[in-house]
Amino acid sequence: MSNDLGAATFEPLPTPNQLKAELPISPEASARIARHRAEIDAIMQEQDDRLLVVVGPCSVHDPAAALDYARRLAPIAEKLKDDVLIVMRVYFEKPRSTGGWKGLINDPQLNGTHDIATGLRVARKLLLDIVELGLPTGTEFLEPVSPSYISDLVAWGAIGARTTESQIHRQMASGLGMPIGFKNATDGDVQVAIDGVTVAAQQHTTFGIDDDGRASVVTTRGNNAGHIILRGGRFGPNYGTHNVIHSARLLARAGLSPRIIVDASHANSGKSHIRQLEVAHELAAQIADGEPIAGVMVESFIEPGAQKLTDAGLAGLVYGKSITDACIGWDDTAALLEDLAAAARRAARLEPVDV
Ligand SMILES: O=C[C@H](O)[C@H](O)COP(=O)(O)O
Ligand SMILES: C=C(OP(=O)(O)O)C(=O)O
Repeated sequence: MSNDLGAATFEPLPTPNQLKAELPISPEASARIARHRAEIDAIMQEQDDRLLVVVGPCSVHDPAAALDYARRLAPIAEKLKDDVLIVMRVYFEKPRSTGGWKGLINDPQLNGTHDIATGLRVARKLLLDIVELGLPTGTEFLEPVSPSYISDLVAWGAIGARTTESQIHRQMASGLGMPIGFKNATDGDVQVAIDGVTVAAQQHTTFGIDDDGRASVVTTRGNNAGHIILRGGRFGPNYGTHNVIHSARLLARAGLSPRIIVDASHANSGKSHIRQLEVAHELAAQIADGEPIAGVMVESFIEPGAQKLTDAGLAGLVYGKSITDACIGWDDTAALLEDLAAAARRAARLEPVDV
């Protein structure tokens, strides 16, 4: 953006190096994240027969509630670790269909003041706290500049349905160090997600910032740990057996691992948390039958459902309830994770399905 093209103000941010010096990652946490990234990739490549489960709030709006959620999730992740690898959704950047709150990094005070410097700081601190619990974190990467501030704390990343066809986001994925899931497009097109995986595996030379915040020419390494996420589309869900097998064949035809993540939320549940829970249990049955589903995504928080953000901000909100998409509540989440673990256990005894 330049000031002759409509940008009204420019306000310098701290550099990535400054924020990382203020909130450093320990060598132990860094090693744990590297291990989690490798485990996630092994699951997607069929070298580890556990199920990946990416579960957590649609968006973080209250870091205290997100940490409360993480503290509930961590012991379950430890208990079920032989069957499922649980990654907590820690989503700070929301792509909006027609406008609205764009997430904690963009507007941490939830009131349109857009204090992005504080948003980055709060996001990094929360990721550090969650990583200290031993939980792997997952997030959607949306703004091209923000990964420089937080990506070292993230074990798994997503490119969303609205940006899966964007060259900028594919290049971004090619320069990130963790496995990245590409969602199918909002119209249901799965091939664009597969193309995203292919493009992200290539090296790119593009624009970026270095860790001292300087505008730079960046050459990426290429990310070979890409996969797709089926999230349904404008014309309906795409989590059924037929869709899974068809998508697996498209992946195999592109020379990629046929293993898929399925999102029980979004257009696979019509954004209803009640339907989402049913879809997630249906997915457990499909997994137990040996379908090539390597991962499941679930939007879950402490309280079920969603609420509207008002001018009262955080003070006017019910604790632990989503302000973006409706989430399943904690008790249903705990029971669902047990069901998914049992399904993964059964699937591990089956021969892989030939797609
Ligand atoms: O996961 C979140 C939402 O589905 C996505 O950000 C779009 O939300 P919106 O359609 O409410 O803008
Ligand atoms: C925005 C999200 O999903 P999608 O890109 O599938 O709409 C999300 O998972 O938060």
